[in-house]
This record gives sequence, structure tokens and C-alpha cells, in this order.
Amino acid sequence: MENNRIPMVAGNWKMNGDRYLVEQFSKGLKTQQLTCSVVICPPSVYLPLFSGHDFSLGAQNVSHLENGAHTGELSVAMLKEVGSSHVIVGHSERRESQQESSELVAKKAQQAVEHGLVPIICVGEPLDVREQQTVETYIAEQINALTDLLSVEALAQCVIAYEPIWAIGTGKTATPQQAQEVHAFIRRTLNEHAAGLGDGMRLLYGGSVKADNAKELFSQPDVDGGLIGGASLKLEDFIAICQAAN
Ligand SMILES: O=C[C@H](O)COP(=O)(O)O
Repeated sequence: MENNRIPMVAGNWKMNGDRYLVEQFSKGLKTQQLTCSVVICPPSVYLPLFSGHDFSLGAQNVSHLENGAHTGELSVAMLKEVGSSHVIVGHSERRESQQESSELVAKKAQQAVEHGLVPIICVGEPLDVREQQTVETYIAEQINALTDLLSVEALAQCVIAYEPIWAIGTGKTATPQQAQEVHAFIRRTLNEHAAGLGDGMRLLYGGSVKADNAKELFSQPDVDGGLIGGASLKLEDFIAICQAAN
């Protein structure tokens, strides 16, 4: 099985940013000697505005359909045409606000891989699940929807981001140990599905990653980098996080 575990830091700008930020990142990240893979995921309208950058671009969502009468949706082909190589799917904010099921998320991931985008698939539990100590059951359901639909070869191309919902935008980061436990569980679950599958896949942690906690989180044996929200909107902070993954 292929080994894709090169450290990655992906910035999810969510519904933030403007032309100025696009320019600032295009120029500002260029001067850095970063050895990790860097992906910036701005709102899709900004994707074609990036120029002269030396990092990858990702979208924040994609349709599971190829084309047709689907008002407001964007296809994989469209996102690729404007420079995207990656796409976030299944972010908890969309799972909640758009009622995206794990089955739909799996369809989106499959559509992405099939047509040449790397999906960054988000999984993660709400607070009550953590309090009830049923995290593994909850995450297993999200992972199983993927293994039920995608081939092993397709899964091997995916990146999975573990984002505990209670840690997103709250300043409450999972402890390095909590992150490691769930990452190890995800890897094990994927290995049980197909020998060696989990061992080769990139697993990112997301949820209140900041410049001052990134190093400890990223140094956990099963954490291959991070999916960064708020701190990806400030160039200096984002650079410091990337350096922690170097
Ligand atoms: O996609 C990113 C995550 O939702 C993390 O957001 P945050 O770093 O603002 O907590």
C-alpha cells in the first residue's frame, strides 16, 4: 500500500477572507522554506484569484454529481478548472447546517477521487458523545460509510481529518493524547478494512490548532498535520503552524 504520510497543513478559511488575503498568502507563503504540504481552502469564488503561489488550493465543498440542473452546486471538474487539487468534504458545519449524512459525504469523496481531486474528509464527535464515552462507535459509523462505498484504491488517495466538534472554534483543543487515541483508532479501523490501508493514509487533526499547541499535536505518532480554521486567516500564525509540521 502506498505511503502518503507526508505532513500536511490545510487552512480552511470558511466564509472568510477577501482579495487582499488572497494576495497576502500568495506572496507571503512563498518566502518560507516549508517542507510540509500546504493547502489553502478559501471560499471557491477566490480560487481563480490566486496567482504565483507555491502551495496547493482546495475547495470547501463539492457536489456528488457530475453536472446538470443543480442550482448553486459546483462540480469536481469546475473546481479543478480554477486551480483546486483538494476539496474538504463532510465538515461538521456542513453535516449540521446542510444535514449532510455520512452516506452523502462518502458519495462526495468518491466523486472527488474518481475525477482527480484529493478529498480531505472530516469526521468527529459532538461533546455529548465524548461525555458518554462512545467516541469510537460514532467515528466508526462515519468511517464505515466511506469503506462501504469507496474502493481500497480510492480510499488510499483520501486524507481524513479528525475534528472533534467541541474543539472547533472554541479554543478547547483536544489534548495531544485525545487526538492520538482517535487517530490510532481511525488507522486501526482502516487497517481492519484492508491490510496496510490506514498505515499509508494521511490523518490530520483539526480543532483550535494554534501556533503554540501545533507542535505537540503534530508530534503524536498518528497525527500527520492539521486542518486549521481561525488560525489560517492570519499569515504569521499559519506560517508558525506550518513550521511546526515541518
Ligand atoms: O476546518 C477547520 C476546523 O473546523 C477547525 O477550526 P478552528 O481551527 O477555528 O477551530
